[in-house]
Amino acid sequence: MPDVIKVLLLPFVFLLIGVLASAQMNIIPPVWQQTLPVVLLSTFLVLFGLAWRFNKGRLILVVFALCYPLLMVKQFPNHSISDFVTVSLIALFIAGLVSEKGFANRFSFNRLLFIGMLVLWNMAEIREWVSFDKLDQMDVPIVEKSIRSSLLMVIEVVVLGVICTRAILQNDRFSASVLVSAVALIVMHYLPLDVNQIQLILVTQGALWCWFLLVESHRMAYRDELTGLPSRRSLNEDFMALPKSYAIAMVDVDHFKKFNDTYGHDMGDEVLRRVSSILADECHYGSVYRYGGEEFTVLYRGKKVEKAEEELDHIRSWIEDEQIEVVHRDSKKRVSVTASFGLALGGGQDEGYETLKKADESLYQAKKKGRNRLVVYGKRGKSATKEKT
Ligand SMILES: Nc1nc2c(ncn2[C@@H]2O[C@H](COP(=O)(O)OP(=O)(O)OP(=O)(O)O)[C@@H](O)[C@H]2O)c(=O)[nH]1
Repeated sequence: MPDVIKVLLLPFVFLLIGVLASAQMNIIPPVWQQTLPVVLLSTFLVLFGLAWRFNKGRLILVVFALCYPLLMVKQFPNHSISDFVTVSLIALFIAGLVSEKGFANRFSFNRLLFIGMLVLWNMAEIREWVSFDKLDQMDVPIVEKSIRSSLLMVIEVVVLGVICTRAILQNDRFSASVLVSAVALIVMHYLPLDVNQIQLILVTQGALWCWFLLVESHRMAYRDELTGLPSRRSLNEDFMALPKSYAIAMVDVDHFKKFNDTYGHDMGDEVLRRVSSILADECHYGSVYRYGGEEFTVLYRGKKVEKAEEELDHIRSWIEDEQIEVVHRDSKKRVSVTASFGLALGGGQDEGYETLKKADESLYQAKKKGRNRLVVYGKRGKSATKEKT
């Protein structure tokens, strides 16, 4: 399944549940319907609390965007939700475009200030301090809507188009969830929904964003930021449930300090990304983790252990053949790096950490013997035995 579908699927499921449930509002018992405001308030309080705890300032804009139309409709019952949706869409638009800068700081303050100005403008319209009667009376010929309605439609199309393009290009959960929330607002705008139905859709939107934060925090805890690989914490947890037979490989980029010193830390980071993507793409039998620094770990479980040696040596030659373009003393050139591998078989009385230590010893042997090679540690404490170049 393409990645973009993967990140969009679940947010759209949340939306679908919200819309379908609100369409079936009549079969929801009235007692349950009466609890909707409390459920909605609790969902958004939890969301706000999580956003604060995880330092996600963009979520303030999202919370505002989702709550604003409902709060205003309750405040001004003579107005329809469409009078308030534009402000929400612009808030979501900003949330989708700006980068994350944290929760309580001048960036959040500036963004909220801008939204505050939009709200003031919206209020000025609602209270008729400013009047657009002329724009309301003049029709745009083809669409047969007033200039003002047509302008609102243009804003919606632009906002949705930009957010949608960004969700596809960025391919991340945040953009996908912003897109789905924007669609939810447009659904609220065009469908004749009562307050209860709107509340139900908003509850599912609040749940969507809580889910987003939980998945994000899990990713932050268990994924390495630079390479996207599972982190050492993930490896430690996998050590808790090792099968009877397993193997662990330690992989270390050779002379990496020298590479960093010669071509710079950014190029060093690029090397780590390349090596990790080769490991992730070419390792079909094992699970790859970033252990830390320029070290990676591969864990083979069960029968897959038999494939470890052959596969690791294949990966070693892939890394060796990979060409990386670097800029050095104002000229571009292509360079390559190598990596050393230490492999140890686990099982029996050994804990994962003991096997890892053996793999590390083999790695040390591989370094000592000239690097760019795989050394396999014999089972049950034999010294390093097998070497491949
Ligand atoms: N660019 C970059 N460098 C890192 C990162 N993590 C660790 N390093 C660097 O990796 C280097 C590791 O150096 P050493 O442990 O001396 O190993 P080495 O130079 O690869 O030498 P051998 O392992 O003996 O081949 C250090 O200079 C660290 O600063 C990172 O995330 N990015």
